Order: sequence, then C-alpha cells, then structure tokens
Amino acid sequence: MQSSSASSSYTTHYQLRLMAVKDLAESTINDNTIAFFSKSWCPYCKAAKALFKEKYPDTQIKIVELDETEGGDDLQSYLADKTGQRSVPNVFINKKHVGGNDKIQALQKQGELIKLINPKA
Ligand SMILES: N[C@@H](CCC(=O)N[C@@H](CS)C(=O)NCC(=O)O)C(=O)O
Repeated sequence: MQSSSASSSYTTHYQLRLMAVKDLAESTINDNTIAFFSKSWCPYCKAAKALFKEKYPDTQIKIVELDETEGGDDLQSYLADKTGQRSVPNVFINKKHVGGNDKIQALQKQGELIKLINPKA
C-alpha cells in the first residue's frame, strides 16, 4: 500500500520479480515450437506429454515443471492472467495458446493438432 498519492519512480523488488516472470513466460512461449507448462506430478500433464512424445517425437518441445521452477507459482499466475487458464498442462503451440490436456487430446482426434504444429503441411 502506498502512503502518498504520488506514484513512486522506484522499481520495487516485487515489480522486478513480475517483470522477470513475464520475460520468462513470454520467451518460453516465443522461442519454442511447443511451450508446455506443467507440474511434475500432474496426471493430465503426463497424458499430454505422452501424446506429444508418441505422435510428434521430432517436434521441439520445452517443458517447464512449475513445481520445480523458482517462481513457478508466479508463472502460473501470469499464465492465468494471460490465458484465463490456471490449470496445467497449459500448452502453447507456435506462440498460440491451445489449452490443457482435454483440448490437446480432442485436437489430435480431430486431426487438427498437426495443423497447429506444422501450419505449412
Ligand atoms: N481439464 C484439465 C484438467 C487439468 C487439471 O485439473 N490440472 C490440475 C493438476 S493435475 C491443476 O492444474 N490443478 C491446479 C494446480 O495445480 O494449481 C485438462 O484437461 O488439462
């Protein structure tokens, strides 16, 4: 809570942390074909990981285990604000937010997942 109405020109540790979280999330999304935000114990994450491994073994994927990453809770909150989705897995393909395991499995069944992974095919 600020004690005066004038806004401070100082950048707080809290603001710096949020900036770092945003940078990490956005660079993960922008620099990888599949950006897969996960938790190591999550069964839905395991199911979606298995699908990508089985069906798209040659597609580059970056998996971030939020429960094993410093600031993982903040990352999860950032993703929730950005996408409206708080649950994991939270998957982006070619920078586009796709969703969780249910969505990934459904897109695969419909033959639509390949189009997101390889739009030129
Ligand atoms: N319908 C979702 C279910 C995902 C889900 O329930 N994930 C759990 C972990 S297994 C979750 O995110 N819980 C909240 C949390 O861990 O913060 C999907 O298909 O991805």
